[in-house]
Amino acid sequence: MIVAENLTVIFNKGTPRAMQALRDVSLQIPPGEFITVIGTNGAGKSTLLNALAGDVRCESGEIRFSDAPVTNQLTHQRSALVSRVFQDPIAGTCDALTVEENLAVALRRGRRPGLRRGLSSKTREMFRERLASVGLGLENRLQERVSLLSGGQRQVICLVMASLAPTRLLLLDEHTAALDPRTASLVLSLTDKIVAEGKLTALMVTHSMRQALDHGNRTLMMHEGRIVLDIGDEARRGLGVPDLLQMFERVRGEELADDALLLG
Ligand SMILES: Nc1ncnc2c1ncn2[C@@H]1O[C@H](COP(=O)(O)OP(=O)(O)OP(=O)(O)O)[C@@H](O)[C@H]1O
Repeated sequence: MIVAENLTVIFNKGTPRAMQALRDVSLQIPPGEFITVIGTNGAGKSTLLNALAGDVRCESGEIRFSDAPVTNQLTHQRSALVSRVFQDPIAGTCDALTVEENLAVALRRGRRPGLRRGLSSKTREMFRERLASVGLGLENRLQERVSLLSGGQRQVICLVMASLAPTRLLLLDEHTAALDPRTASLVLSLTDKIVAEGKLTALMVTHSMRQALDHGNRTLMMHEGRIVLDIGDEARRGLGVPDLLQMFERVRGEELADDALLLG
């Protein structure tokens, strides 16, 4: 179980620009749960993921992975526990390396840096198989620089990279937002497959209510630094976008002005 208890994050604390991005956020994530996270701009979704990954310091609160506190561990110290895919495919891969070199780096995530030997044929074959299962022909481009791939192809590589080494928590931060609809749909299907096959525990931020309901088995809605809705598997069944919108408006006590954004 991954537990976040009473997390508070304040940016620019003690200055006129102080911003409380997380307000006393508590969350329990059982193993194998795939949670979608939705909310208005600036609600604190990325900050929650950053706090879980160790990218931002929590003012107060505690994060535990299977009872082990990690709250004060930096990102690299948590790298064996947490893997991430960001919105920008370029951020997740290294331009100067080939596809297989990027995959090899990901395979070593969380391990001590050591003397690097060349790729074994067994590892290369494993990479080839992983990429072949996606169906984009990327298995034939292992020795090409990753910079030659399209944004969608790179995002597929990022997703495969995030799931190569064992991970306790996969964080997906609007990882399809920069892709065209067809590629976004392919990357989302691949996400479902990777999460299901690896029985991964995952948190996926999206701006689309439709996506939030169609993927995973639990949906969180955030607003102004708080989790305002937490909808489990049972309650989500049969729930449509208008229902979700209504629930959100009810907890907010006002109509959602920017619903167009959330309906996408
Ligand atoms: N590094 C930072 N320094 C200062 N303020 C920040 C920083 N990161 C985030 N914030 C602020 O914290 C609040 C929450 O931001 P966050 O990125 O978590 O929201 P979000 O829900 O992911 O929004 P969006 O959907 O627009 O990406 C926002 O007001 C944002 O401007």
